[in-house]
Amino acid sequence: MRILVDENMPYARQLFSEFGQVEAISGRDLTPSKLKDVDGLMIRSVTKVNEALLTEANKLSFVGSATIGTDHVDKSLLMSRDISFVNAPGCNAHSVADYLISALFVLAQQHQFNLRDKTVAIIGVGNIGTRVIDKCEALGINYLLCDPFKAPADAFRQYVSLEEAARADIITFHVPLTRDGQYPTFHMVDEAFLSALNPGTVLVNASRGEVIDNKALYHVLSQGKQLPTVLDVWENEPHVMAELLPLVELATAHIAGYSLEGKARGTEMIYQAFADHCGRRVSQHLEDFLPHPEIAGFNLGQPPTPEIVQRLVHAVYDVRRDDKLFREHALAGKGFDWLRRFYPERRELSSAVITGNPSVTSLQLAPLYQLGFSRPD
Ligand SMILES: NC(=O)c1ccc[n+]([C@@H]2O[C@H](COP(=O)([O-])OP(=O)(O)OC[C@H]3O[C@@H](n4cnc5c(N)ncnc54)[C@H](O)[C@@H]3O)[C@@H](O)[C@H]2O)c1
Ligand SMILES: O=C(O)[C@H](O)[C@H](O)COP(=O)(O)O
Repeated sequence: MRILVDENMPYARQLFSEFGQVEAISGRDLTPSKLKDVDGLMIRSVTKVNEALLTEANKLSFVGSATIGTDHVDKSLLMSRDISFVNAPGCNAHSVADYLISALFVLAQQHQFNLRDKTVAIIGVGNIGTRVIDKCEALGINYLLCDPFKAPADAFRQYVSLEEAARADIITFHVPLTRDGQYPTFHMVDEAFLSALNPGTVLVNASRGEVIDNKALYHVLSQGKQLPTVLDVWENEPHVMAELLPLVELATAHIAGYSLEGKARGTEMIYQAFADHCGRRVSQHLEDFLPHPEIAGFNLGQPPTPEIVQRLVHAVYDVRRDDKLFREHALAGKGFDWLRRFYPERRELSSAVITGNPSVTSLQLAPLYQLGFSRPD
């Protein structure tokens, strides 16, 4: 059996070798001829799976994408050709929610506001949005939910319209990229949306670049409207709109989901699906591969104050590291893709175990666990 795996997929060679011959490829540069006589193709979001790519795919029976998003894959085409498709729902949801919290702490510091006085509108309440809810609750931040697909069937939560959500202090997008239907997300943030926002509204996009019309954003920001903006995703990646970069407060190379756990979980999920597809039992597990984190945990000598919580989060992941690298490298040559290919190891909050000395009660530590840190065994 011949299997192609994206070179940016941790542990893929070890896992997929048990099924046959594995070749690592650059997902962005995959050409149709590479797919001749290939049985399984394991990709990430940079590989567009369409008619053109599959012209020489004479044996392909399985495509696995180690990602949450699936907008890069023509699923009906795969179905029509009897090629199984599997992605990795939720694999890096914790990572994206960690990214958001790390970014909000930075903005709160820069703009001298208290997150507890702010309301966050969560647009898209799926795997990531739900984890963002947990983190907001852990930090005592108010939130509004906007998800027209979830709202009708969810008796436990209240939802607002996008117009109401737009009046929140902070708006964070966790939607898939869609172009059809009643609530498409392509350019859901356009010039009209941006113009209607209160000055000072914080915008965060860690979903897909095309959710925000980047030209409209540039236009509104360059006219001087204050909208502190965090962009992890960009229209036309890897080609970032250069003029927009200086106007954005935090800028990163589509790495919100790039914790080692998030990427490796994606690989493991499609490995398991491929084993199923082949009628085999899995013999390897992610926990056998993940290294011990550099920061294994913290022992608190006092109850966690907001400042301590922020320091703990930034000790595990500080988005300013990635923002700095982005500004130095993203616009040059293959900079955007290299920042992703050679992404420095980053762990999820869950990799750090929090304990306290006897003066710290478990009740005082509970919000840290809800935020994503781990409890001792
Ligand atoms: N930046 C990154 O590294 C990164 C990592 C993972 C995922 N993502 C992106 O984030 C998206 C969301 O991930 P998820 O795991 O939460 O997906 P999910 O499918 O679990 O949830 C998405 C939610 O968005 C809702 N939604 C769809 N259209 C909407 C609209 N017009 N308005 C409001 N809500 C809408 C859906 O009903 C669903 O509940 C993915 O599709 C992917 O594109 C980005
Ligand atoms: O949808 C996702 O899971 C992420 O956006 C995706 O994983 C980003 O990383 P890439 O697949 O582009 O390497």
